Amino acid sequence: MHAPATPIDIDLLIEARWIIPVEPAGQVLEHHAVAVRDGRILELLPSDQARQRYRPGQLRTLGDHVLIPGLVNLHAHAAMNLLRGYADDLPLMRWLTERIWPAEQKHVSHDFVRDGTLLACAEMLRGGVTTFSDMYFFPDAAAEAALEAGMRAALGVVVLEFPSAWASDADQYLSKGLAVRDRFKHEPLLHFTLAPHAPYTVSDATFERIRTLAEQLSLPIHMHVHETGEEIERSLSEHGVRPLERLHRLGLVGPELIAVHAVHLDEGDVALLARQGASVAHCPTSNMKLASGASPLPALIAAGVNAGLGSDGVASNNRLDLFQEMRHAGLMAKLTSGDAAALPAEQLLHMATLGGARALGIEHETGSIRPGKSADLCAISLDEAETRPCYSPLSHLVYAAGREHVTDVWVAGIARVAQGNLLHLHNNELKARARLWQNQVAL
Ligand SMILES: CSC[C@H]1O[C@@H](n2cnc3c(O)ncnc32)[C@H](O)[C@@H]1O
Ligand SMILES: [Zn+2]
Repeated sequence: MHAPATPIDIDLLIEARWIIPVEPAGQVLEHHAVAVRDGRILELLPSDQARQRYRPGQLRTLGDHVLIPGLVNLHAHAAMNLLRGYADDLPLMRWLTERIWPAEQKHVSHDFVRDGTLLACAEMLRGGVTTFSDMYFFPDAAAEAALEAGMRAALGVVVLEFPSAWASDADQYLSKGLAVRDRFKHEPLLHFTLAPHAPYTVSDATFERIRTLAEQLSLPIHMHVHETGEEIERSLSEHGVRPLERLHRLGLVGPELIAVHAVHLDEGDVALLARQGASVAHCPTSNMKLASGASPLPALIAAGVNAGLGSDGVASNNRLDLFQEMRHAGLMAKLTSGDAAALPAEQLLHMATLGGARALGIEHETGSIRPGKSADLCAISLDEAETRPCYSPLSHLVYAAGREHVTDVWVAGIARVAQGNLLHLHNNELKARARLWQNQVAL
């Protein structure tokens, strides 16, 4: 007779009715558990074995829930939560030049970005998002907000050729942004990208500097690309080539590129992105709302391009809701391809998790439920009127459930949402500050 082995002390054991680890593909585990120690996933195993093997400091039993990796919002302008509903029903260039850029020139400051980003973190955490990739002025303020919220963030070193309250020219955008990276680079939850705004706002000379920096510092390049037909026309008339071809000639189309939107692509553009190993950040809601167009996502994926999902800012969405983005991406792909099998639920969940993490170069850290990764996790109740009966948890997760069904969220093993409530951010305080900003912006 063997004496029973002494249970191993761990910080947290999460048992769930269903677990979809995302990696390996195709798995929907039933009655399994995730063991967490020091913020990392130690093991994924059947619940009955977990109870024998581990002695958890905390036990969370999710009887009728599905546990998935925390969602990754691959493209956001978090601080724009303070401009939600400020400019609707306009196409991109009029929206930017007539409404958004003038408002940003007038109001954006360190405090605006801090308060707006905190508001966005509250919305994203409650919706199961544990990582966001941000592009905005004052990335230092966004970093402070992400740390306060306890979220993982990839902060963009933004670059444009026109002045703002954050920086006066491309040199200063780069030097100030890189100083922010130096200040925060040892924070385990913070990551960085180079974030030139778009081909139509950044010069060739600046792109060359960005390419060199991306190589030297091994940073992803996060940029709006091929968002509208107008952008393509303008590049053809000003540079004689399409934007992606121009970027390719400047050496920016490679595995480090995260091409945000990537809507107006011809076959050559798709082949280029695939050949060069670039990723795309698909933002279906923003693309529909600004009437920018529909990305040929099924063709991109068939060509082997890695894809993640982004919300864009709430001034063009108007939610930071990755459940909505999964559903819109799937419906849009089916509609535009005329193929009901285009982008099935598993592919959509992959985009909302591992695809985003891979684009950011942090798939060793997050994006799937795998031993060694950070315990970035999201639980969704499927015991709701909207989700009973349940023949397939994956189907419900993508096509029927929503962020309102998220019950628990952990980032690096720390609970940030429990029973649908934020644990560390104070909703009332965030709302009060949002009201103060509204009074200023509305003046
Ligand atoms: C340099 S900070 C980011 C900059 O981008 C603006 N913006 C927000 N959404 C979009 C979009 O869909 N396309 C292009 N630019 C966008 C935002 O307002 C900031 O000015
Ligand atoms: Zn954007």
